[in-house]
Amino acid sequence: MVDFHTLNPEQYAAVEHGDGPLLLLAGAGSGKTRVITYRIAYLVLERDIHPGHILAMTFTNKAALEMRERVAGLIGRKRTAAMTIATFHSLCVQILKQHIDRLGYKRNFSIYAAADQVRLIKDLIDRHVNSGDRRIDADRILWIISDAKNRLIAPEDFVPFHGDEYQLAAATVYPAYQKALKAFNAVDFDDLIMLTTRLFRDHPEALEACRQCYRYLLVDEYQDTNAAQYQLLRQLAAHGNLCVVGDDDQSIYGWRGADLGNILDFEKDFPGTRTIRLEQNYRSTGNILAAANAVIRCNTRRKVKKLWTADGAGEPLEMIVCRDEEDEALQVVERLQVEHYRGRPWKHFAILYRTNIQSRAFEEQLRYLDVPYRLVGGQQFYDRKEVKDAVAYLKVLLNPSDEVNLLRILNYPKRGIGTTSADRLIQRSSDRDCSLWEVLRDPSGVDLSDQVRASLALFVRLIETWRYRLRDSLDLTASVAELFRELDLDGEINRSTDDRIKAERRREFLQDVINALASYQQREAEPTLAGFLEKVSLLDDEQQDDKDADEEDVVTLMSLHSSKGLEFPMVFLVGMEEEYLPHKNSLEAAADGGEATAPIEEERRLFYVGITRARRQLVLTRAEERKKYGKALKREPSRFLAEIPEELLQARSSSVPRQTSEAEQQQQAGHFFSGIQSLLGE
Ligand SMILES: Nc1ncnc2c1ncn2[C@@H]1O[C@H](COP(=O)(O)OP(=O)(O)OP(=O)(O)O)[C@@H](O)[C@H]1O
Ligand SMILES: [Mg+2]
Repeated sequence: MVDFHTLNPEQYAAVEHGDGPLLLLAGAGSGKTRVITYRIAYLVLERDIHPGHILAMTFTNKAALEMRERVAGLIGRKRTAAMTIATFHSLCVQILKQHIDRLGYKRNFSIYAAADQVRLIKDLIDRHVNSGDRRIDADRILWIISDAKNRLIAPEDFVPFHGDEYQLAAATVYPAYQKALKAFNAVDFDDLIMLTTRLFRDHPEALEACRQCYRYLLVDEYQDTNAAQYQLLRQLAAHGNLCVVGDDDQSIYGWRGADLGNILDFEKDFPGTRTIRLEQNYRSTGNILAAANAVIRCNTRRKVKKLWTADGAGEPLEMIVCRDEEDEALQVVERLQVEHYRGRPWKHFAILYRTNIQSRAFEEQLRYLDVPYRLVGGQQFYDRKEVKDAVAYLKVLLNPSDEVNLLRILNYPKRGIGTTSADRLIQRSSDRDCSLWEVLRDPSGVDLSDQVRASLALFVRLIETWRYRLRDSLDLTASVAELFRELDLDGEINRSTDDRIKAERRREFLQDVINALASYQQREAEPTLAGFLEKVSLLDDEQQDDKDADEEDVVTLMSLHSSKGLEFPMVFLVGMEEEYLPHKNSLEAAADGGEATAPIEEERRLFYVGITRARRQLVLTRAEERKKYGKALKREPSRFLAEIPEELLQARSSSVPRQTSEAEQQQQAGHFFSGIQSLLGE
């Protein structure tokens, strides 16, 4: 039996709310995610809703997994297995897999992540835009296209701002890019959502089928939905059984098109909405909460919320001013070691930073002092060259129209098909308006040497044979391992470098692809190559290891953005300096005018998210200077530090081994520290 009495009255009201739109608007740590899991249990246990009719949406794959675990804990695995608990992207993959043929794609479509997209866009820029010395940056074009898609602006509707060179280039590249994707039977991340909304708009029968299936919608982290996701929800939830939970103060994806308006206007867009607020925080101590409240109060565009805790004040927040990045890393790692030797597990600690590059010094220090840690994000496993090469084979085997990946493997491992030959083959495919794969199968009429022609024939035979073998394979892992052996990918890696150690590491990465496939195969009831690739693609900017992170006793390192929704007993917020937090880009955007304070307010929300991840202890650090291109540059303290009431802050606890530099550091800390020192009585 699930004990619904552990919920407070407001939480319970949300859980037992009948049909119709429900908005749960509440601050950090007030139990929003908990309400979602309990509401799911309630729907199934008390209202006899079939689990198959429930759709819960989360922001990351990790959050989806965690939610599934929590729900399973309440109502059992079997019932949980029947529901859809997914991210927007993975939900859309599921929907498109059934219906994408209505949009003129085939069901074995490829999903292009950032690396594939950039490759394609670079190529299109070269073909259509660049001339002479003109060099247009592919990442920026991609960003503009992505932004348009998030706003559901189709290529034909894209209107460039006057004069801007990048806007004009995007106006040329966007339609070409979309056409190429379709020709390759590929979709990018933003397409997943945009195409699904288009499917629903143009094919009411597909929409109706989905509405029949998903009758109860629950959305976590609703404040971060963008226009496209919002449209999708409106289409799916016409029945009104939509429960969204969010916190406008934690909206941190404005740069990806998330629209705070979605939460602020929900009541208008869904008439009859019942709004419930939660005000009790169950996560943090009084001091941490007071700091969070004080900081977020400085934002103007927000719904005012009260947030209180029944918990005591707890320990004061700590502030450590460090010399430079190395010193900062040392102070943090020593600080958490002290706590660890007092008997706390490593997994109690998280180090949070604004940008991923900040992780390097901490990683080095943790490794040096033998502290186990896990880095979330950062250098992506699936972004490594050898991994991408291997995965490209699998993608082509599934979908030979996937031109980007086909070109990637055409001469990998080297088989004598150089760029000139490749260019001629591509030219032919555009002249004849057919896919590159068709040209490879029948290259007659293309100017190629006999040798190239022979090698091409072998390549085509290899792909065709293996397509067939993988389709019928009963043991995917073994088959793929054999494929890699036949291709001699190990040998190719060895030939690519003289450095034995490097080669060995690269071979290990390759082996890890097989390992990942093996664990996928083990987990899945009906493993398929398509299923595996889908998982790989959707992991994009998240953590990829399949180990359950909570099981491992390690320190977590992650960006503030990735920390959303999580909690840790002790949190280190590092790099509390201008240009990190608020980030340089936001400072520049604010200086550019427009809504001048908006970018700064988003940075402040990010700070608020960081503070509210901490349950019992919060340590803030900043460095007096940092090296840039080998030169030490002075750093200014973050403007947000001054927003925390002084009485909540304290220098680091005296139990930490004292460094000779400490007195010096405190002196350097200047005016910000002067008030605090007297408080410390040191
Ligand atoms: N009624 C309650 N009784 C005891 N503990 C609770 C209660 N409600 C929530 N909690 C606990 O408080 C913590 C925060 O809950 P939860 O993660 O659901 O908050 P949230 O509002 O989703 O936070 P965030 O805004 O950071 O996503 C969790 O550890 C949860 O188990
Ligand atoms: Mg939550």
